[in-house]
Amino acid sequence: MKILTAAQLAEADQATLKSQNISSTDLMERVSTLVFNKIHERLNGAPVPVKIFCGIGNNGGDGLAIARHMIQHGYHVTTYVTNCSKKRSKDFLVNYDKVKEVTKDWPILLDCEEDIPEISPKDIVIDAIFGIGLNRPVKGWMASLFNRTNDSGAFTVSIDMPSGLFSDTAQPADSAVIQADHTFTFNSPKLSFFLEDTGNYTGTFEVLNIGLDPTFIHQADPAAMLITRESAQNIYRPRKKFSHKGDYGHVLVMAGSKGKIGAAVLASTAAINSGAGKVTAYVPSCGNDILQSSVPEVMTIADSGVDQLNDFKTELEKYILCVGPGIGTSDEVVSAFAKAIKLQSSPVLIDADGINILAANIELLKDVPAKSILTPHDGELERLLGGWDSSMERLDKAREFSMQHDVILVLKGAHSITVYKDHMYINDSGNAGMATAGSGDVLSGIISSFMAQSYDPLMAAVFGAYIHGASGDIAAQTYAHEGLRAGIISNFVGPAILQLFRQENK
Ligand SMILES: NC(=O)C1=CN([C@@H]2O[C@H](COP(=O)(O)OP(=O)(O)OC[C@H]3O[C@@H](n4cnc5c(N)ncnc54)[C@H](OP(=O)(O)O)[C@@H]3O)[C@@H](O)[C@H]2O)[C@@H](O)CC1
Ligand SMILES: Nc1ncnc2c1ncn2[C@@H]1O[C@H](COP(=O)(O)OP(=O)(O)O)[C@@H](O)[C@H]1O
Ligand SMILES: [K+]
Repeated sequence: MKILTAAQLAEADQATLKSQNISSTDLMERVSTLVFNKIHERLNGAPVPVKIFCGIGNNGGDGLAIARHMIQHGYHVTTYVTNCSKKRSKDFLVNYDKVKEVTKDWPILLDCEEDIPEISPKDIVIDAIFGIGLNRPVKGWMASLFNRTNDSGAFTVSIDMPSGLFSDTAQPADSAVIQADHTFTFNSPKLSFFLEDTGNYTGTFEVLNIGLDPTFIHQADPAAMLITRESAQNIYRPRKKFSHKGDYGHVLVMAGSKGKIGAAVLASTAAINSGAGKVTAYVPSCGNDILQSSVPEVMTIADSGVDQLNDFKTELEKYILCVGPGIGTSDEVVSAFAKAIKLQSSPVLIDADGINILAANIELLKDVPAKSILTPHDGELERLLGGWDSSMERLDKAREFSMQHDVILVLKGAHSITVYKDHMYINDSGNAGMATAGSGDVLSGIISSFMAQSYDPLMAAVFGAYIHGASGDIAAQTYAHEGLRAGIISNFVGPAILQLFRQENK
């Protein structure tokens, strides 16, 4: 699914009016009817007090139209207008007049200086103050209104966006935002819904298809792609009947050190569980027997280093290198890492200490083949890029780094984001149970396995992140979030691939 910017959505709006030969008032009616139907389905006529707060732009116009539908259906509605300026939009005014056709209780105009209405925990608040037209931080009286709403305990439903939330630019620290319990958003979710510092404001969210012009949407270059089950289905490549293990590649997992051989076990098990034809673990010699007894399908090469890697020697000719989990960062390890990287001509996967080594020895980046994949968590990313003030800045810096070094970054988190130059792919699978030691090692194994199976590296990263999250989601149905361990996630790769094509109703 495409995630479009506020500017693109405004353009899509105009393209729709033209291609469907409708007025903006018609489109607002379509949108507000959709939202009303959703609310009505849930409230089913319940006599709860509903307070609808409307701004004076088109988000407020949506709010007024929703108010009209609710009043017509007998709901107990009080409508407020945050009447802070005279620049009311045309469709706000049209819908302001239309409310008067269904009730004598005209919308209450708030003067934006003193009167903040009482909001009780028993109220339902509909927030239609600002949508994608927000253009500056929310302060002063409006911020007090937002804080009153947020502190009220009332169930709050936001229209299109929680008011005060910016859709695709950095959220100013001093701007008030409505904390919604649920958000109905139009056409596509907004980028800020997926970022750590802003993603909680929406509560749960639901995307309503408001019938925007499909040609415009098809042609639009998105701010990011949301990777859902459907997107993953399209990336998946089925195996061929007359194929053999040589067709599915060989992953060489260079990982582990004394006390962290588990990282090598987890990454190589995940690689074999995800379909690689062959997997070999390249480990310090203390790890050799551990690997051999814990996962018989995985071959091993013991390095000359006993407790940690100190060299890189292999007779293998063709393989995908997955390097970094649990290797440490001592001088010996750095030289083994540097030697291994220098020998590679096709893209590699670098994780964990591999990233820490690169961050501390940035000159090694020149030996990293183009389109290699780095999978940092935020600690590693900070070492690599320096810090950031907002999630948007984090993305900007990642894009710049990717462009400069021609590498793919998988920024791990609740919604892992794969960044390659100007392109971003936001993962929509996974759960908080996956915040557990070794979960990232499993991801490295999964992604490198798809690289070995000849997925293009960018698609291997995007698909691998999706399958990793989906494995965690299926596993959590049996183990709960708390019971998830990295090794369990890895065992659910098969069910996650099966689920891609399972019929919904089975
Ligand atoms: N294609 C679509 O997606 C469709 C979108 N639709 C709907 O339209 C919505 C977008 O409407 P919109 O463009 O009129 O902007 P909106 O969000 O109402 O805000 C503008 C108002 O806010 C004000 N303002 C801004 N920041 C402020 C601040 N910090 N503090 C104070 N004021 C501030 C700004 O004031 P000004 O800058 O002019 O002084 C102006 O008055 C969209 O979210 C969706 O609900 C559907 O109806 C149809 C299809
Ligand atoms: N709250 C969360 N929701 C979804 N996925 C998560 C969450 N927390 C962590 N993950 C996923 O779990 C993995 C953790 O990786 P990482 O921090 O490198 O673990 P480790 O270093 O222990 O292997 C990443 O793929 C990340 O996206
Ligand atoms: K809103």
